[in-house]
Amino acid sequence: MLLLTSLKSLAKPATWGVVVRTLKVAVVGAGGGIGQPLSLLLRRCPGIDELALHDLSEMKGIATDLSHISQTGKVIGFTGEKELESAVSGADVVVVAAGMPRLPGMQRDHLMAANGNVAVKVATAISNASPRAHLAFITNPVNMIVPAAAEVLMAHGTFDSRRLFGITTLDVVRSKKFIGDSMNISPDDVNIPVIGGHAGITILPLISQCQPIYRCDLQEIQNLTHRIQEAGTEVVNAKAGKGSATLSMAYAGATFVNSLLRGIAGQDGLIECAFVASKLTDAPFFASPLELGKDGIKRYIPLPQMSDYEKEALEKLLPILRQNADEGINFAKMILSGQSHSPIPAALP
Ligand SMILES: NC(=O)c1ccc[n+]([C@@H]2O[C@H](COP(=O)([O-])OP(=O)(O)OC[C@H]3O[C@@H](n4cnc5c(N)ncnc54)[C@H](O)[C@@H]3O)[C@@H](O)[C@H]2O)c1
Ligand SMILES: O=C(O)C[C@H](O)C(=O)O
Repeated sequence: MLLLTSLKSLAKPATWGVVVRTLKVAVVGAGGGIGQPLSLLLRRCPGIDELALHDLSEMKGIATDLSHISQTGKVIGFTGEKELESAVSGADVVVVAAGMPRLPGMQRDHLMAANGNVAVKVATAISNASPRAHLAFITNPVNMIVPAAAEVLMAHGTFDSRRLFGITTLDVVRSKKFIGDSMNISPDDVNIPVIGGHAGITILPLISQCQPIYRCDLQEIQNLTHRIQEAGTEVVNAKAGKGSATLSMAYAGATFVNSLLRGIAGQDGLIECAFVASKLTDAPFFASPLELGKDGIKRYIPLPQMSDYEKEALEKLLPILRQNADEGINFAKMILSGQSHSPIPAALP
């Protein structure tokens, strides 16, 4: 019953009510395909007193543009590695959309060599300038980036498992949309937990837990699960070499950050799925529904009773998540020990 009540508020779309505390949010990678629309949506988020926009590319123009929107709070641009610590300094939330997107034919794992350094640099900057910030990564591969960041935070003595997230909200957003359309109801009225990770078969929508109940046969469940797992690839292929999901990700990212901010501001009953350090399974990092509060994760919602199909799928994905975590941690250890990591081959896939 408690789980059902919790799931009802799962990944509801961002509703912009009153948040009392003033907060600083930093977006790293704010000049990119996700970063720009995400920053725009965050301008509608009440309670943000300061929006710090950081990118390797010049941010002055984008920051000035967004600062003219008739909302309270200031928008400040920060450019280049040297300004990263100033950008995140004193931030309540740092959301990271920096790094390369996939090209057709690539798996998300292929991005680690190119994007792993983003995890290391941001986690180092947070440790130095804003150790109490809530840190949320959009950057792929999420399944490796989050463990890598955790390792760096641990090395600096600043790791707090309640405050580190991989954003998997897009998997929930997609599940709500595909199921809503299939049931001929509003996607907003669909509530479904998506657990596991954020790549291929590690994405596991628990269709058996969908509210309202989704009645269909096993074949349909398999097809729908596969569509949700491969939705990112559907966008990558449709964009044909021009990147991956940006606008739907900005929507999902703003939804997650809005819930995080509401939790920090003291609102109760906020449930979002995210990829976090977890003891729910034997994978050290795992996505599941979480109750958010003043210090980030307030409560891990226990996994529900699953269908046989979902139990089998969970058993298959856990070894992948364990391996991904090891790879992320080893990447961070290598960088921390001063060894260089071989760069991504230019011609991937
Ligand atoms: N979690 C998810 O569900 C999800 C969904 C979509 C995309 N993504 C991932 O998000 C990332 C960004 O995608 P995009 O389409 O916005 O890419 P993009 O290339 O359009 O933008 C990336 C931005 O990051 C900046 N950047 C790169 N390295 C940086 C650094 N060290 N510091 C600051 N800024 C840096 C770039 O200058 C660029 O502006 C990719 O890794 C993509 O795979 C994740
Ligand atoms: O598919 C990608 O590479 C981007 C993102 O992870 C997504 O799910 O859309």
